[in-house]
Amino acid sequence: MASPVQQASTRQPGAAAGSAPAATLVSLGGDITVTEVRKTFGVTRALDGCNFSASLGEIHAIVGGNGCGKSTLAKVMSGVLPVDSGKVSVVGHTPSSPHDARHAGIATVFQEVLVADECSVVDNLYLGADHLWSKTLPMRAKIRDAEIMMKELAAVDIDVEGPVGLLPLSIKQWITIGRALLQRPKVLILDESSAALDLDSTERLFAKMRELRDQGSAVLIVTHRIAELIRISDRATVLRDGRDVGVLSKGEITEKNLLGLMTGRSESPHITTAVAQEVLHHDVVMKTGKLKVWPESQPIDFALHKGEVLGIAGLDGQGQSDFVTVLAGVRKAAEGLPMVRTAGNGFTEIRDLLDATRNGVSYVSGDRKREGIFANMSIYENLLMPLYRRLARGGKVAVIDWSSLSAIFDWEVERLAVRMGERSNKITSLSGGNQQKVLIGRAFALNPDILVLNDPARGVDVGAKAELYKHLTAFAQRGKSVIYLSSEIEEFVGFATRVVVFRNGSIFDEFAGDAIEPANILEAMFGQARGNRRQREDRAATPGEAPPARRKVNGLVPGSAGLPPWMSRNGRDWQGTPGE
Ligand SMILES: Nc1ncnc2c1ncn2[C@@H]1O[C@H](COP(=O)(O)OP(=O)(O)OP(=O)(O)O)[C@@H](O)[C@H]1O
Repeated sequence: MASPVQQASTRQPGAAAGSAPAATLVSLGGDITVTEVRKTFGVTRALDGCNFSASLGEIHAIVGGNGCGKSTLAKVMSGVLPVDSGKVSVVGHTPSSPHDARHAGIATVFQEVLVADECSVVDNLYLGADHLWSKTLPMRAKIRDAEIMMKELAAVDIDVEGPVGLLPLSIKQWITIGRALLQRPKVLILDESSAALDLDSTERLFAKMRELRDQGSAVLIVTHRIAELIRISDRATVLRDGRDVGVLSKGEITEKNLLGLMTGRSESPHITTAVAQEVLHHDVVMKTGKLKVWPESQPIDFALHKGEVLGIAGLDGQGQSDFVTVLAGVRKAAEGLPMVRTAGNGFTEIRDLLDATRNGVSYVSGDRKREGIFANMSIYENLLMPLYRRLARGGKVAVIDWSSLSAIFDWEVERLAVRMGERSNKITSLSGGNQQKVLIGRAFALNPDILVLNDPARGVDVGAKAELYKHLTAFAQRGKSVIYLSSEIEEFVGFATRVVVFRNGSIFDEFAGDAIEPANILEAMFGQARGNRRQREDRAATPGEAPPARRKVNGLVPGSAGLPPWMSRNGRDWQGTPGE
């Protein structure tokens, strides 16, 4: 039988009419092989004769559009899902359960951030490891190791004996990664594990991945962050519709080749489809006056204009996520309330989520598990839930126009290209990226005036992201406004009309027009100012030095304030290849 790599070559570009660009195959040994695997869920063929081959000592990316089968592949290699047919061999084992996989030296970090909120950090780190070496490890040693691990990964001091529940999503993500690393795996599988991490954190994760690879382990990554995977991967396997369609070696891993294989089209799709528009309106639609996100942070005077796409950036834990949740009425600020323009042209305060939705503000969370999906409900109910509620209020259930709701559902699902089976299936039957699209569709369906999106593109594939930017740009052009927080600063370029950068719980700098460049934003994130508004009282006196007033949550102190070692002082070559 042909090896999986050779089989992949039969689906290579050039073999099929009009398919993707050429890629030379490299044939490394197959320490991990998946051969002709099929896995179905009802009528959905998640894996449809999929082949995959990777070796110890390499970082291998698994790439493809939302719903193409990447997580299912990760799960069959981790013993989470049995295959319908075909063969899985991971370092000589065919794992039959996650427990079995752990014993074979396979550690997996799944897409959903799986932590027990009520348990401590240390308990979460050692969760499920009790049959391994850790069984005999005294608690004191576990705490010490947990402190070292979390300090190294998250670059913050964390009270590892405190509960996980209140920690930010990024720290929870680190806990899941730390849990896998503590197993010293032979094979580490990371399924969208950098999705909740900012740029600085991603570099630390990359350093860990390289360390593991250099020690002889295999690191398999699933990610939609194309720029990142180009830098980190030694090889990449591309999936489409549950099948492997090509393997790229290091030099061939380019955006063009990846997109060509992902879409099956020879010409590279035009990704930056949104063009940032000049804001023509000067009407303020939302504002804050002397609002303090945290008790000790500087007050924020902020105004959002009609027609704006406002980007919000910052390193993890600098208050930007707290700020957008305050604007959306999801949480309260330490001092002050946001105000939103009313139909009568006055302003009203947003005290809670109800105030926000009543006054035309819709919110999309990037933490879909905690703040987004209703796991026991259908895809249909999840998308239309807020409308449902709105229309049912006042006992008027009988007059709901169900057919118009259905039309809204169809419209959103089609334009966001949600890959799904029956609309009555549970939302959890969708792939992660498709669940996220449903949440975005839900926010649009409310027909808001202001959309507040908190890292909405987490887990969304590159084509769908481009579509999202287009929809949001069109939305703003209709005189609406968008607030878009992203942990991926490349997202703002060509899309946002203005970007504000947070540090220490307050707006540190701001950029508009041509100044919206990754290097500028990055410098501001690390405490150097380059933006339009250069003189701010709350800025650190010396560039690169930590500003005063650092914040602690559960003993957590925001991380390094200086520029990362891989970024040049002029901030121009930050896209280089750190640590290579
Ligand atoms: N438990 C399940 N029940 C029903 N369908 C499922 C289940 N798990 C996955 N699927 C379906 O299988 C297909 C592949 O899903 P998978 O999660 O592997 O995709 P993915 O490539 O990881 O997508 P994403 O990039 O969005 O995470 C999708 O159509 C998904 O809806």
